[in-house]
Amino acid sequence: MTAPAMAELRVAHGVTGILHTFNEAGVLNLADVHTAHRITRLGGDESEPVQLALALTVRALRLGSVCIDLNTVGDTAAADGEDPVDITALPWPQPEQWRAACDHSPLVARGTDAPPGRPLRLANDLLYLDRYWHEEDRIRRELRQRAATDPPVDLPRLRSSLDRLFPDADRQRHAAAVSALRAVSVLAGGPGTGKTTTIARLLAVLHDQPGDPPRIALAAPTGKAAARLQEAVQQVTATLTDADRAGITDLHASTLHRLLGRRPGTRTGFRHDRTNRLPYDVVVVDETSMVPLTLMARLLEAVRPDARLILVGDPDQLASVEAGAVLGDLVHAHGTPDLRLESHLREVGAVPAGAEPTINGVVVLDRTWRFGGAIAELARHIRAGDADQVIDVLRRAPDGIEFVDTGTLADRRPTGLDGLRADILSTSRVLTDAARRGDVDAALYGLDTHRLLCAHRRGPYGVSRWTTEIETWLATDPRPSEEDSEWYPGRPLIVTANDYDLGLYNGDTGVVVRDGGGVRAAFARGGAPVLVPPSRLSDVQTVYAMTIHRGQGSQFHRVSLILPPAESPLLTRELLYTAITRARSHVRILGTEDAVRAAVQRPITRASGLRHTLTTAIGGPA
Ligand SMILES: Nc1ncnc2c1ncn2[C@@H]1O[C@H](COP(=O)(O)OP(=O)(O)OP(=O)(O)O)[C@@H](O)[C@H]1O
Repeated sequence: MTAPAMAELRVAHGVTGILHTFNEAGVLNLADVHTAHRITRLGGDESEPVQLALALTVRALRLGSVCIDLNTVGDTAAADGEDPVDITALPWPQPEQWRAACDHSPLVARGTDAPPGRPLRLANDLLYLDRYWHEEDRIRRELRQRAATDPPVDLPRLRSSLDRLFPDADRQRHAAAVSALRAVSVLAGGPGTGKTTTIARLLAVLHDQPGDPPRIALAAPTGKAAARLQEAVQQVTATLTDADRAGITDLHASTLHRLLGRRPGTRTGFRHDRTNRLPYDVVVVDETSMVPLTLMARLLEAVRPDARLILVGDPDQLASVEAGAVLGDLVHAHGTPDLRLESHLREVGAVPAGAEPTINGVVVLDRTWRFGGAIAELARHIRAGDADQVIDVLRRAPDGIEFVDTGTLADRRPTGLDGLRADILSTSRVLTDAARRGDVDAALYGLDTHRLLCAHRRGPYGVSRWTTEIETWLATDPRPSEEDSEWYPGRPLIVTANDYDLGLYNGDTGVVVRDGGGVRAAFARGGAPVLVPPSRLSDVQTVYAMTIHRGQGSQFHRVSLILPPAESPLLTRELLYTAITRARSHVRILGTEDAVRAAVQRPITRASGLRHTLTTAIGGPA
């Protein structure tokens, strides 16, 4: 299709006025425009400011925000698709008049106490689709209730198990104690800061409390992340004494959807809800940054009010694809110290020297134990938004970091790709050799040797172009080729849609391996890998390159990263941070200094009311 024809498709027919203007400029898409057009017509208020407010609220959800702030949306609306859009020339309503128009509209419920029934709600100066305001409110109420009741704890026993399992009075001990003492706690930290180690030992601590052994659930938003969590927890528990290990050896992790029991057609879409709570006493959720608002609401409803919920994750990573950034909101919310908690922490010797009081049950681990120092250093400078320091590290190129200043990768024959090509070819050889031998473990290990990550899906910097490029490299690799079939041993796969029957989830990766006379597709799981006949796989693609979003929840030994130009709206601090922290030992950035600087200097702001209203919800008794 030609470019003008594509553009035609993006413009809604029969829609005029301000919606048309914003649609034509590329700020609103067809769905935003049609939804706003239809609802305002049905609701009896087709005034342009209200139409635009509704369309932008729908758009905000599509881009990850839960609501919009009419005062700032004109400045923050730019970050959208892969192409830059100049929004400054658009006819933005004047904020006060805009707000007044919304305030008087029959489509808008005003304030937090107005009954439901209108499509929009203006609460605390933020405009929501009413349904999302209720989701946010449910989270607030659940957190408030849980903050009001502490789980029963035998403090002397807690102290002695902390002494044994966390002998140093450091952050990890502090985090474990907070999670033991509160119904909801947050364990935040970057990769390799010891979150899983802390969780595994904490489970032994909880197991050591008097009474029946706790029923424990481990979960994560994706299958891959759940598999990693299970494996990591099992590795740590294997290092504990027999007594501490007893009762926590056979833990399995599942996806959050599986934990809640997917049940389409019911009110919440899940088997477990307010009326049928999960049976667990302790629920640990890893990679919480990827949990969207609606799923968090479902989780909080389903966890028993007297259970412990421990949310683990890295708030500096990209947030969920769907709307909401609950982990970030929790970590950054203000609050007042909980004096009872502080006194209990002192009693069990879990206040690190110089530590600030705990706010909202959040503990941030900041010491990196695993990484080669250079990746951790780079991640720290990105997080701090210090572009000069980031460039300095890239130019120094310490062990583990490589920066290929590519000029433009849009060229038909870009230079500087030798290292990338060598990594691709050697990974493919390792994978193919293992797969041909039928060595599933080695093939799955090889799958994570190297991955190319892109910010874009399409275009010169996108996954599709680079996949084609890589296929050309592999086709000319002198390695003797074997089967030409679609399911050749060594073919790396990514699942592109959930398959609940097979237990495979969107984003899971696997590899085709020889199995007797035929082949199977192998996917890593915490315990034994899942082996599936290829004929049963309907939604898979070959994966040499993937978007950074898809790489979330995974780590690779080596990562190469294709950066788009500085003007790309997708290029953000969280994107760069997430990409480089996918690497365990080596990261190669292909792009320009301008692109790196642009990313570091552009943090994502997701509009949400939680951050500012959690304070009163979960600050605990002061
Ligand atoms: N207190 C500690 N003392 C020594 N080594 C530690 C300590 N805590 C963690 N480690 C080591 O650091 C490494 C990373 O720990 P862990 O896997 O728990 O981190 P993580 O934050 O869960 O990482 P990721 O987010 O990447 O899964 C592991 O090899 C672990 O053994």
